[in-house]
Amino acid sequence: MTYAVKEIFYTLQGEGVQAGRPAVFCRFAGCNLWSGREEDRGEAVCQFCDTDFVGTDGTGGGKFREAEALAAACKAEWKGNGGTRPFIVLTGGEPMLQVDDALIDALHGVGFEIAIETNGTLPVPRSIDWICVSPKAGAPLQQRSGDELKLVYPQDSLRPEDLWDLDFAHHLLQPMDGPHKAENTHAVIDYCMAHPKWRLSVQSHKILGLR
Ligand SMILES: C[S@@+](CC[C@H](N)C(=O)[O-])C[C@H]1O[C@@H](n2cnc3c(N)ncnc32)[C@H](O)[C@@H]1O
Ligand SMILES: Nc1nc2[nH]cc(C(=O)O)c2c(=O)[nH]1
Ligand code: SF4
Ligand SMILES: [Mg+2]
Repeated sequence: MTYAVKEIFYTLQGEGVQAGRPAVFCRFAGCNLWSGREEDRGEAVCQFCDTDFVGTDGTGGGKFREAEALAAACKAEWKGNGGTRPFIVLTGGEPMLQVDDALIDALHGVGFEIAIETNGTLPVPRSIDWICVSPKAGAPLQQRSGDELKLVYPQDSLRPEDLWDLDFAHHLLQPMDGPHKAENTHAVIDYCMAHPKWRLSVQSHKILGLR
């Protein structure tokens, strides 16, 4: 298996229940819900993506032929000096197009606690320590359990009420970034206050100027 990685970087997790936690991010290239090309956005299943995941040209990006080589490159980005377990977030693009048991074992082997950000269209091995699923309208949901359900809001034809039967420990609504971010944020605040099973997820890295 060759892994195509857009970028690897060290920052704080900006979103969700683990917001504020130092983490290495490994962003895989490619997604099954959008090509990543602007000219295709209007035809894509997922049209609101805020991320460049095309190619392997970002900082620390590249093609890695061995799981151990990718795990070592990720570990080299961890700047914490003891006291807690190194933490990595696998994202993309859609990481489950590429993450396999060999990579999970290699990342555990260099000491990482592993989190994933996934659109939930592919099953996620439970050997991953923290599973965050962010479902997309029009994309059949396979991964229906995990640690964190993070719905970007609002999405036509995918309401929070439609997700009540899923098995997640935490339920978050994340305002859709784009031209209507301010009104989407107010809509999330109103929804959470009326339905307190749900919590607001702010994309804090964007406010703080972090990656
Ligand atoms: C870029 S995606 C990569 C992981 C995976 N493909 C997914 O969609 O979960 C990382 C996170 O950013 C969220 N996201 C993407 N575009 C967004 C936007 N315009 N506003 C708010 N969140 C967004 C996704 O829903 C997901 O939770
Ligand atoms: N700081 C920071 N936190 C994040 N949480 C999820 C992200 C993602 O793009 O998957 C992300 C990201 O790109 N940066
Ligand atoms: S599924 Fe995730 S990576 Fe793919 S286009 Fe949507 S938000 Fe972006
Ligand atoms: Mg992001």
